[in-house]
Amino acid sequence: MINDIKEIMLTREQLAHRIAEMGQEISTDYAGQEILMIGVLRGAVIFMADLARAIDIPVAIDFMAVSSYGSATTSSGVVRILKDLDETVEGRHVLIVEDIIDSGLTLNYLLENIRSRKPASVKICTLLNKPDRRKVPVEIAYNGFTIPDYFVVGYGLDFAEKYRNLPFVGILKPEAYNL
Ligand SMILES: O=P(O)(O)OC[C@H]1O[C@H](OP(=O)(O)OP(=O)(O)O)[C@H](O)[C@@H]1O
Ligand code: HPA
Ligand SMILES: [Mg+2]
Repeated sequence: MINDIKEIMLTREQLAHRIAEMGQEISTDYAGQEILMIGVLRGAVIFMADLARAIDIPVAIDFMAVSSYGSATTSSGVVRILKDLDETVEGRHVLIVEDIIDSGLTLNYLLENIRSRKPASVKICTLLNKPDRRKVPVEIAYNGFTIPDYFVVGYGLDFAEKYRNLPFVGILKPEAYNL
């Protein structure tokens, strides 16, 4: 698995250090309040698990799964909900947690969807931000790392469902795509 990686972009230590900072920042910003963290399945799971433990105010966690139709043929940003929330959003402080924001289409849809449920507030937290590929603007409140336009895997991010369990973020070797 590690032989398929060309270069490590973010080490385990860099990730841990930045996530600790993000957790502190979030804890300070929401001091005295309670957050509902909403993770976007499946990529955000690993980041969310570590981020939640870096936050020292009360958090509830829930998940949504969406399927994006944002391919080359349809760049309309049509997204379908595969798994909806179990928690109610109304009146709560929502933090949407993503592993990566690329075109922004997934988040753009999710944000509208969550806003329609009348939260007290809603903000976006992402581990990685790839602004070069943005199709719709997304306002990010907490951004772990801004990265150049490479396809990355690890720490939740997959290629064809592989590599999510790597403890770092790395760039795949070109030959690893031809499996
Ligand atoms: O900004 P966008 O262009 O919408 O891309 C980002 C989304 O794409 C990836 O998820 P994917 O749909 O591959 O599902 P996964 O999380 O299960 O890997 C990633 O986890 C984000 O949710
Ligand atoms: O760079 C990426 N890697 C894995 N999944 C992704 N989804 C959007 N961008 C990426
Ligand atoms: Mg993915």
